Amino acid sequence: MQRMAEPAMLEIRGLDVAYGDYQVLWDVSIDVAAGEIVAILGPNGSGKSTVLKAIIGLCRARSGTIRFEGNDLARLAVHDRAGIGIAMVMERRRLFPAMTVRENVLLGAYPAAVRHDAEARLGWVEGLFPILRERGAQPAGRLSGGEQQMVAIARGLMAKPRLLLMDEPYLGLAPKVVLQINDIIRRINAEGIAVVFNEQNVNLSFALAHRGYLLESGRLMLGGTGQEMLHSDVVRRVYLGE
Ligand SMILES: Nc1ncnc2c1ncn2[C@@H]1O[C@H](COP(=O)(O)OP(=O)(O)OP(=O)(O)O)[C@@H](O)[C@H]1O
Repeated sequence: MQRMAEPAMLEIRGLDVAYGDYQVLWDVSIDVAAGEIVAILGPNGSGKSTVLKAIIGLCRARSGTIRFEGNDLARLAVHDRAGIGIAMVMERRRLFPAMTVRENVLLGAYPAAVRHDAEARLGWVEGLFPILRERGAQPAGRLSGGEQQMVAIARGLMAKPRLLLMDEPYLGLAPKVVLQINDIIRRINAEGIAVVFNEQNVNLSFALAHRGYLLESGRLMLGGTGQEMLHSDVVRRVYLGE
């Protein structure tokens, strides 16, 4: 499962992020190659979500650079980042519960670059997630947590991303549903889409990810493959206090 021989699609270098005076990321550097699945690991509050938010532009870098396919993202607003091939599935899905499943999914086709073929794109995501066709006319709020996660992923895919960011995709899901979501993410990845996701649980992460990075208190402690991370003393110390 080892990857990352080719040049990085996403290249984060020396990233510092602060909320006001409170700095939460310190000198973080991460690479993601095209077509990779990468996990960002770490305990509560270690800064995992902040890394994803910085990539999509929901929080600003105090210093450091984020490049996507060679473009410096600091120059681009959030809505323009979707247009260049990055989409994010937010933590807790963030669907509009009173709107139908179909309406929620179509909202993902807002970037100008993809708006014109939203219907064709919808056909493609419905092929990946049959539930969108079966339950398309129902209010999204009536679906189970796992089904809502599928709708949220489908909405992200409407923007034709080459990089999909997923903030805690397993949050609140039963083990069986986790397996279903993993299967879907593998299928998405098989279409050539790189995926970066956050998760606290190391074993769960490497059931899916090719590589991972470990954050502790906003600093990058380690990067490596599942085998390297699962056998690492650093991981054991951070998680188990050994
Ligand atoms: N909008 C904000 N304003 C101020 N502080 C924030 C904000 N968002 C996050 N933080 C703080 O930044 C730190 C990192 O948060 P972040 O959500 O990135 O961590 P995380 O590793 O994703 O945590 P979790 O697993 O609990 O979601 C935490 O101490 C958090 O309280």
